Amino acid sequence: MATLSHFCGVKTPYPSVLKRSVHFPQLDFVGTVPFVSAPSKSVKASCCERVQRLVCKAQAADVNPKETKNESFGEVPDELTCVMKFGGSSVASAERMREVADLILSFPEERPVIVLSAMGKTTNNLLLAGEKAQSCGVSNVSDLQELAFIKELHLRTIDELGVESSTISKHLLELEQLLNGIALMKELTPRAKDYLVSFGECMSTRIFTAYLNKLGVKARQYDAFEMGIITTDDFTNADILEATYPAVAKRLTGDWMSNPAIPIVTGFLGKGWRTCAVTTLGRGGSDLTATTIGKALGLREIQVWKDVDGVLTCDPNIYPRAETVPYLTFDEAAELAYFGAQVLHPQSMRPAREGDIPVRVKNSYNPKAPGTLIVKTRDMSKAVLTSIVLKRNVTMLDIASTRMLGQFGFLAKVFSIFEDLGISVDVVATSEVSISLTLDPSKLWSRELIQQELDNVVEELEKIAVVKLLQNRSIISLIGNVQRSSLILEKAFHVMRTNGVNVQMISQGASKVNISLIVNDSEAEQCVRALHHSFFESNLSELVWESRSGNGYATTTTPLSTLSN
Ligand SMILES: Nc1ncnc2c1ncn2[C@@H]1O[C@H](COP(=O)(O)OP(=O)(O)O)[C@@H](O)[C@H]1O
Ligand SMILES: N[C@@H](CC(=O)OP(=O)(O)O)C(=O)O
Repeated sequence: MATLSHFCGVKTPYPSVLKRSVHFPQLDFVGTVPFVSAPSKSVKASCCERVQRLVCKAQAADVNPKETKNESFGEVPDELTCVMKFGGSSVASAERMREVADLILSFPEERPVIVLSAMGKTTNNLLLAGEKAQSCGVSNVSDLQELAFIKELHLRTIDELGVESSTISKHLLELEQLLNGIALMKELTPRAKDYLVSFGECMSTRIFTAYLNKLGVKARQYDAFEMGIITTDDFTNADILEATYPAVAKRLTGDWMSNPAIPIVTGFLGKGWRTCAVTTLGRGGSDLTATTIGKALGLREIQVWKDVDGVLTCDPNIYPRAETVPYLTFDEAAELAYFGAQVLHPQSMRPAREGDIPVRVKNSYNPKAPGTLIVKTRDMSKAVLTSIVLKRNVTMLDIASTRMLGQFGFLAKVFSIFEDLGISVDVVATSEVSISLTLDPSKLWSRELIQQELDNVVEELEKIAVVKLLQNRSIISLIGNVQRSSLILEKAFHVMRTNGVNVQMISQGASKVNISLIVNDSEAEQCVRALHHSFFESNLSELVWESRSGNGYATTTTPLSTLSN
């Protein structure tokens, strides 16, 4: 069981009062508190506040997880070699869990740390159940079809795997109680939302651990929020704090040394360092959990197992002829994820890059496929375009200064407005007196909030500029070798022109791996298909030659109308 010092990742300044390990479910806190004998339930309850204060005091005194340096994570056992993360689609049923267990056991020399997401569709159903509970009334919670779906899926899986139903019965009961609470309050705060969705990962990992143990393979379940994944308190989109690395390393290596068992960790979840409440890392956040653990333990490789053969040349839902990209750099993968490729969490490359740990994206439905290997550097001499990414439903702002040319400080003023309102800007193109930029509302979960935020930003900007708000735009990001940007742009614009599409803004990222084009939402998917066809299904060397001889691209460009998904 973790101690307070463990939770914080550094030595607590209160060693003399920390005597006994206890679990406070009300606080969702596991720690050591000043008891001399085992505390009764009522004592625990009455001490909740005291423990909460103790935790805060310890944190405020000399424990700032944001600044804790990850100098030494301790000696990591040689047997722990890699992290394997399995997404929701990989553990969607009993059959899938069996296949994942077989896959893990097919590498007998490896003792991986396993990170699991919730069983497929569970997170969406939990969120929907929460939304509905706000207005359905307490007496109707048990009839919510999403709750019935979740119960049925998990109980059937338990039954088919032949593990004890007690493995998750407490969680199913608490889940219904929580939904009753939401129905009573008629309110679903971001904090409650995170607690609600955490049931998905808490149950999938318990079921899978029980199954491995039943097979005779020693496995130990971990809730990420209890084993040292410490985050900001930004519910629904929390950031991992530095103190996580030593805390996770200490916990996992300590447990392994004293009693080796395969760790099975909940993806996506963390613990807010101020509130001590359960947080989530944003949708798809289990990838980030995996890379964080990989860095904490300094492992050889991080594997993320999905339902596709790796990172593809574009979203296969837009264009099924997308091909696997064999190699990517961390920068390319980060850019691709940030600009909307659902296959990787946007922040997940950061720990891997910092720890210089290769990330392999594999298909759990097709384990023999080589997948995509993501590393620090790769041979770019032949690379032109790597992948095309589409981000839909983007808002674009054209901002023109009301002052004269030569007026300094305009850009600074504009960006300070975004900073004050906490809005993140994606793509920017500027001149001295005007700026075009795109805003990404996808981090926010509530529609009203987005509109309200947009209204606020426009109101503030109109104090210094003429503002045009353009909605329903898409960003098409061309991820690749920007050393060859002229070739990429020439070809991309030729595709656009041939197909009568007007590019409304263009930006080349400072990262030097990304060129972004802004088009109307309604034209975007067709553009991706035409670009894919042009870049990946025709001969680029022929293109370069033709370009040099000034012949244009008539032979390599396909009109949108002839391509469909
Ligand atoms: N460029 C891309 N490469 C691969 N998959 C992509 C790409 N863009 C979008 N996707 C989608 O991402 C999905 C995999 O990501 P995700 O659903 O988060 O996996 P998991 O839940 O298994 O971790 C694929 O099924 C695919 O539909
Ligand atoms: N279950 C969470 C976290 C996650 O990472 O899921 P997946 O690995 O299935 O994308 C989600 O659906 O967002």
